[in-house]
Amino acid sequence: MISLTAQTERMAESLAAMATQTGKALAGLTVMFAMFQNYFPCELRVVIMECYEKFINFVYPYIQITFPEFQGDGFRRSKAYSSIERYLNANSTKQAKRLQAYVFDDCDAVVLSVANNEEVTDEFKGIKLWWTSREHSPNKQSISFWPREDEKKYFRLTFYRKYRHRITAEYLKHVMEEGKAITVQERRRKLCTNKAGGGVSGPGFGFGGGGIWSEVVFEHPATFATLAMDPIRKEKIVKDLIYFSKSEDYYKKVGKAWKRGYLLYGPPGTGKSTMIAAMANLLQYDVYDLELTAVDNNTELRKLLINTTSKSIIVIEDIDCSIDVTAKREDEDDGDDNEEGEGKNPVNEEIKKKKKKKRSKVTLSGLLNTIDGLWSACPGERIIVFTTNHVEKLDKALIRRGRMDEHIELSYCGFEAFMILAKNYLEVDSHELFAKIRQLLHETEMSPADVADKLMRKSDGEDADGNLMRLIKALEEDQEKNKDAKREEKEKKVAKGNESGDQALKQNGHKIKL
Ligand SMILES: Nc1ncnc2c1ncn2[C@@H]1O[C@H](COP(=O)(O)OP(=O)(O)OP(=O)(O)O)[C@@H](O)[C@H]1O
Ligand SMILES: [Mg+2]
Repeated sequence: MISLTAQTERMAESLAAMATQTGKALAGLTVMFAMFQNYFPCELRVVIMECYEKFINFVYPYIQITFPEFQGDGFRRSKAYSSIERYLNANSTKQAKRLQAYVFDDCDAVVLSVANNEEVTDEFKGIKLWWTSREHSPNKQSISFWPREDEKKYFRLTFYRKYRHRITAEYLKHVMEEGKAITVQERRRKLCTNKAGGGVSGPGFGFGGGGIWSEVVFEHPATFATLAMDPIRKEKIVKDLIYFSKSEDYYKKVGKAWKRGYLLYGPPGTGKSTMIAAMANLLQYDVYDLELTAVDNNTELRKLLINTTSKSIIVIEDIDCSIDVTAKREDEDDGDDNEEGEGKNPVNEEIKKKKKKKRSKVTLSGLLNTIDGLWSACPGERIIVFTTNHVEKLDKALIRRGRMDEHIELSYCGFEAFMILAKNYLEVDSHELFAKIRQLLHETEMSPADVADKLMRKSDGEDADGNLMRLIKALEEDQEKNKDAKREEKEKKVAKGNESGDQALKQNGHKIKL
């Protein structure tokens, strides 16, 4: 990195001016050559061309590319400029001596950027490059909402001419991608919900209000590192998610919409919602929490889904409770139609209405059509997640592969999952009580939520031993309860057996006395 003082800055300016003059002269020469080249024989033309190239490279061996802040129309900020800005801020501010600080619209933190006219160097696969941020300020004073025509900010990239192809084909792509990735990482993510009745604009929180979605900032601390489950399964899920997020080209190649469906199922408190938050944090996606019971009809569902943004997870929690997932699809196609008509029994209609009130008016076919239909044509990547406590209740069509690509079971706490919770909550990797806990977890069914509750420190003075003992006590109590329940069940079975035996004896006219 070269930091310029005021004096060297002036020198650089004059050099730049000279370079511009030289550049103009060379451009003139090029035009002249182009005009007269047809007058030379072919062989001579080749020789002249080679000499000309050598001369140009000798006089001015660089290429400069400028990236203006605003696009052609002057109103829209250039995406390339924004990406370069973020890329340089992340990679070059440590080297620069003159910085400027500001806050982006979509993130809270103070961001440092390289000051105007400060030159920083970058290296790409052994090639050295120079970036400068420049601003051309107008002399006249006037007030305008838009950047004035003579008020221009731009980045200038300088590199050796011989690397032209590699820089334009590879380096610039790399800068754009990195800049985009940094933008995604730094922005505040949002959690959107659809309110009852829909159509109500939310507070926006700086995201511009989604119209039919209401938004808040998404801040959930869950990560895959803190999620308690079998590490091998966890790693597979993480790999799968990362692969999906990078597979735009692959999805295009196979002609499939860039969407992926996950079905998370298991008993309450086993980490389904926590996993969704971990997914969102891993991929830096927004979360759309879709409350189906608040959606009036299939048309509104379509509208809601089309209004989701790229890089988002659409979540439908407790799918079995929010839609009639067991009903025959042919019977329910009238979901958003007017149901009133002549010749219908008013009592039955009333019962039907009451039933419908509890569940969404969205039909299963409506949901399936939306997932497969128009919505899948929306650009960008999206993940859709269903959760349920009763996977056996779901219609096969809803969860078939292709719609729900991955079925993930989250179950009661095993020892591997417990180890993660112990590390999270108590910061212990091993303990003499672990052997006992392993055995008890094997014999009982306790959700990670309950285990976490026992391990949670309730006051400052608590040590790991106390928490582990509390867990052991709870597991033993559960074990006893299970034993009692099993005993009762056995007794009931025996009683039933005796009863049927008595009846059989009665029928046969015998009675046995002990
Ligand atoms: N696998 C897990 N790893 C870490 N923490 C967990 C896990 N499962 C549950 N918890 C803890 O228990 C709480 C409840 O879990 P969560 O809401 O994810 O369960 P759920 O499976 O979505 O339950 P429900 O079916 O009732 O919606 C979480 O806030 C978290 O602290
Ligand atoms: Mg949940």
